[in-house]
Amino acid sequence: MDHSTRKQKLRACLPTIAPSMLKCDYGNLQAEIEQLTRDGAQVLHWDVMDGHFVPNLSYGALLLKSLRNKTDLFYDAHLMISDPDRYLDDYLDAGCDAITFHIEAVPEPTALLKRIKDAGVLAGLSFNPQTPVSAIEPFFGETDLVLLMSVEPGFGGQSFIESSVEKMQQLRTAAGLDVILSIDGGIGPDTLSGPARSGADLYVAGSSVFGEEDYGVAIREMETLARDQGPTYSN
Ligand SMILES: O=C(CO)[C@H](O)[C@H](O)COP(=O)(O)O
Ligand SMILES: [Co+2]
Repeated sequence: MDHSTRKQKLRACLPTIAPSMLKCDYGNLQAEIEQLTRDGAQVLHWDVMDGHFVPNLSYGALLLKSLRNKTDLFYDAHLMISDPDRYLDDYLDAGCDAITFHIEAVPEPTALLKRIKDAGVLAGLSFNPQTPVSAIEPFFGETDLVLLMSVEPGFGGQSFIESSVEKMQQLRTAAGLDVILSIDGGIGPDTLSGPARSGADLYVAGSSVFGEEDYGVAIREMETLARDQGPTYSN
């Protein structure tokens, strides 16, 4: 799939809830993905942690690759690693549709964003709660998506940082409508409305999906809130 087809595919899903696979049952990964598919998820958010950029380890490209032929869902890789340039080829080879890395890890991201896009994959830039919007603003023209962290990266199940609502508003104003805006961390039915009203497009949700008995009910409830309170789309 080429870059513009991938972008169309993601845009057609918006607004969307992307389950964070950090919080799934690792002993039943294929079953979890099949369940999410039946429950209407369209994007899988893969949190890759190296125990260095963040104080936690999760999984890597081999695991993503081994599940790639089991699903057609959009693969959204969130690389919380110190040296994404070194490992990029592994994530391209794993079949990711979007690859997001952190500005704190790569302060000069232009070349890496280009490598990702040249491979036909969507290029994303993420930033931590303490990093201002101004730090990523120079790169909006080079990114397909921007991921705003609404918790400190590294762990699921943390509380949403309320100042992220105002930050999302600043981000939307600065980025315009061309960049897809994601929010990640502490998102659930009680916290989603603020970022929705500020202009978020894609909502990563770990605990608020996998902590519920029925993933589909959780996803649909949040998607309804996002559609009612967030941006309108022509799709
Ligand atoms: O990037 C992440 C953590 O660094 C996760 O995507 C995020 O925290 C999801 O989990 P939850 O919805 O439980 O906060
Ligand atoms: Co994430």
